[in-house]
Amino acid sequence: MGEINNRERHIELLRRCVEVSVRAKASGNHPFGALLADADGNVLLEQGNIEVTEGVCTGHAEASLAAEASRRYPKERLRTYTLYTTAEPCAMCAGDIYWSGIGRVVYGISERRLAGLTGEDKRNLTLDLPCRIVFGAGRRPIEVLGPFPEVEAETVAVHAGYWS
Ligand SMILES: O=c1cc[nH]c(=O)[nH]1
Repeated sequence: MGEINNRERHIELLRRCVEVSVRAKASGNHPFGALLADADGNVLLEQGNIEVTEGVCTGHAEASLAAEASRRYPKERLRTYTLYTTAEPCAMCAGDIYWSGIGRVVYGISERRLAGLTGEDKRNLTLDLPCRIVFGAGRRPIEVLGPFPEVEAETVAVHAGYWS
């Protein structure tokens, strides 16, 4: 019981996010995946990017997950939950996570690393603003863990040949 602080479990859940990102890409969306876990590390929700199939510019995996989480759970509960994601949340998603009440974020690769993959591709003109800066401007703490070098290769592999 209690908040999981086990690096191996974080890595397992980040790998599961990679699987979600593979499915998002296969469904025609951008290759990003996220999930919500409770304080014991049980997976409650999974969410891939839905920008293309839903035709919504804000359909990032993390923003969509934060919205669904807030529909389902009260803020007091979300403070004990963790959002896992393949890539560090952008400034928009960090804002959504902040407002949702989610207490912790664990990510695989940094926004900077992602920017190196997406380059000038107009489908993902990355906002160069670390999520810790966004959260740091808020009025409640959000713990952030990442990047995780252990999952970098497999996270990046899903982006291979995708961005121009
Ligand atoms: O982290 C990110 C970046 C772009 N799109 C997503 O769905 N997630």
